[in-house]
Amino acid sequence: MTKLNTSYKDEIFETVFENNFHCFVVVDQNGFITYMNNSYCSFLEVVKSDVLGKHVTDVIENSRMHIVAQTGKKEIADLQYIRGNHMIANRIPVLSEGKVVGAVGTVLFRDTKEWMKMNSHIKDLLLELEQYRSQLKVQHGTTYSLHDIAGSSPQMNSLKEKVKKVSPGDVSILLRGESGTGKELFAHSIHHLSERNTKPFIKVNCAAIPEHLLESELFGYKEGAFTGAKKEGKPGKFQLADGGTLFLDEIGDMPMNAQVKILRVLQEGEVEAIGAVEAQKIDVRIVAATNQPLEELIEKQQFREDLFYRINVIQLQIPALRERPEDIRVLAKFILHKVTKRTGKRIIDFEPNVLALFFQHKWPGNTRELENVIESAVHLTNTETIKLEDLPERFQPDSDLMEQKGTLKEILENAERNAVKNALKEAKGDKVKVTEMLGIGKSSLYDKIKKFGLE
Ligand SMILES: Nc1ncnc2c1ncn2[C@@H]1O[C@H](COP(=O)(O)OP(=O)(O)OP(=O)(O)O)[C@@H](O)[C@H]1O
Repeated sequence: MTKLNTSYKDEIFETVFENNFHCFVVVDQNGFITYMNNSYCSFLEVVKSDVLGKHVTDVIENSRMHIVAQTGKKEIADLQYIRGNHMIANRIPVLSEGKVVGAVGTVLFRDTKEWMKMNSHIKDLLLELEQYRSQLKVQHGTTYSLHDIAGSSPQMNSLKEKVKKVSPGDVSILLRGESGTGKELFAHSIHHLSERNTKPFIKVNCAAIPEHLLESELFGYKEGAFTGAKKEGKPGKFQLADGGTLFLDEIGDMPMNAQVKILRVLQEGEVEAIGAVEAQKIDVRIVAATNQPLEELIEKQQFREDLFYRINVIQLQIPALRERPEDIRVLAKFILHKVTKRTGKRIIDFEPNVLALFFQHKWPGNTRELENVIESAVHLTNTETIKLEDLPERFQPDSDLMEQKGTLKEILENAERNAVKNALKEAKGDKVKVTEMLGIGKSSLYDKIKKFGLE
């Protein structure tokens, strides 16, 4: 340890201990006061010579100094109620030759008014920051940045590191991962971290635009380009994203003829609106996302290989939730906090058996499914913790199953039948969803539906 090497030692200690802003107290290992500065004495309205040698609990209300002097465990920023005020107390053990010989205590704010002033100042600043953030989001079309992506599993950490590396610069990025893994969140974050973050972020959902509208949506049109067109014309998504990022979501679902046109724009760096006389120079960075096996689509000639190479310069794979169980607890709490903040309902935690069930579940719908489960539980619960019975039906233990009699084969078949039946009911007959929920293939699902006579 560095020793204080100066001839003004006493003056320095005097300045540190006797300043007007801090209250100091020192106790020995049995909790008897050996020092108290003037500031603390005048706050407590005691005379220094009277308190020296007294037990700290006889002088300071709710003191824990004697405990810290015993345990040797420091207590930082503890709220202590003294003389009608909430104070912020720090209690630090003093060690000599490895043994606890006493403790030093400080009180930072001598009354709540000072503290409230500071607190409200910080609150004001945070509010202002929040307003600037949301303004920025509205202006540039992105809602999320990397700090909105919860998860600290090794996979997520290394993914976030990669994102930080590749986001600056203009390289095209392909985000891959199952539905609900957070691809859009990553696309937003990439834009946020890029030099284009003051320019627009424009999303195109390639699966949602009808084929006959794709061209006008992507490239826009000039006035009077076709009947039914807006008089003043309309800019396309490429023009809107000029200087910024164009996020091509669900790119695997893009029709072939649109793929050709997009490729041309990317190669030539110019777009031609419908009815335009001249092409317009365009500078966009492409971030694309898909949960489709693009390589297989290329083999089946449903996706263009040249477009694949164009968008697949850097590929980021977002792992499914079941591959990173370490993230489930963090995500569940993060989502609970988000939902309660939005709904204003006070729910603090999950019962341990709920979290245990979350760990067992396969999460075919990934974080989106977890979000839905928590959102519905928040609405259903009327206590401060989420319990098993607040979860959707598919999470409920099957009490019938417990009481069933018969051979093992019969019991298992019955359980299988119920699982398929319940999933079909919950997915309102959407078989693709059911295959995701149950983690089985399409043909296996059809076999089971037939076998159990479920349709
Ligand atoms: N790591 C995460 N932290 C916090 N929220 C997350 C995370 N991952 C996903 N989410 C949330 O889950 C939902 C689904 O995420 P997102 O829409 O980005 O998934 P996606 O992979 O793009 O899905 P799809 O392929 O179906 O479009 C969103 O509401 C998002 O906020």
